[in-house]
Amino acid sequence: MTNKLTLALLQLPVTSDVELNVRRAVDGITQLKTNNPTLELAILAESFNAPYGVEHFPKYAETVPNGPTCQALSRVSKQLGIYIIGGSIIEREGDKLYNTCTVWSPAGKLIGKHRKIHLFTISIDPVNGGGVQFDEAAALTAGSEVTVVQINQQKVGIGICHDKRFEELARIYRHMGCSMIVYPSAFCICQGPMHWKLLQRARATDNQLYVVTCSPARDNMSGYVDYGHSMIVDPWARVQREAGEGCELIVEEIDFDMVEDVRRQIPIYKQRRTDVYTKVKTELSKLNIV
Ligand SMILES: NC(=O)CCC(=O)C(=O)O
Repeated sequence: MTNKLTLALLQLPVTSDVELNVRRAVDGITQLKTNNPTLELAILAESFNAPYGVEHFPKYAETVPNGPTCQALSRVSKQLGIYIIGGSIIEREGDKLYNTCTVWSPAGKLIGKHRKIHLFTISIDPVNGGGVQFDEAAALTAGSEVTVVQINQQKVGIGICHDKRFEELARIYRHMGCSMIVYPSAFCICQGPMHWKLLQRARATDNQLYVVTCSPARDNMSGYVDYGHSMIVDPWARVQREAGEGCELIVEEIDFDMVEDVRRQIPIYKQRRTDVYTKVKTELSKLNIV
């Protein structure tokens, strides 16, 4: 039984025309599958169907799974017989908005729905690389569930962009048996050079699994400039593939045997001193620190 998976990252431009963005994603996946018949999983970026910005969220919100973007992803996954991790869209449910990733099976069924747990609310001073203010929490409600989907034999954890800064979430996915975490992202150009690769390699080192991100292509004229650099980091925390800044379609085979190889050779999971951590956590919680 093969433990390999061929996956694609679609680092596409995003315009204010939702139909165009979704068509580009569908056409891109179709073209990649035609050229690479072994392709099993396609991954899109955070907010791949509409501009990313607090002021845009209410205008572009759709329902899940009956909205037009979800329906297009369902159709193409069924037509081509592949899994799709559908980046994210802004989801409307009642009077609430969420940043939501949908995952589709080769039969076109919704097999996972992840609402971004950690909303991107930051304020970086201009001295630190240009400065950036962003407040997702002003418009969106945070998700409260972790999401694990089954892709072939593998359990895959889902996070969205800022979620990758939180090592507790990645650790939970390892505890749940995941061999890969996928973070559709729209990382900011300001923090990109400092933290993008570092965070992915850190999550891969700590948890000894694949970490995969997919970003929109960079558009320097846009209100929010994406970093690009969609990436596959292997369980040794080596960068296996990295896109540049512009529009780029990556197809890569990954080998899940490497997960067990790393875990056997560097058995940190078994070496954890949970007795010590629990004792200290209990002491800290008495002081209201954790
Ligand atoms: N879309 C996001 O969540 C951006 C996260 C980001 O740039 C960060 O620094 O964190």
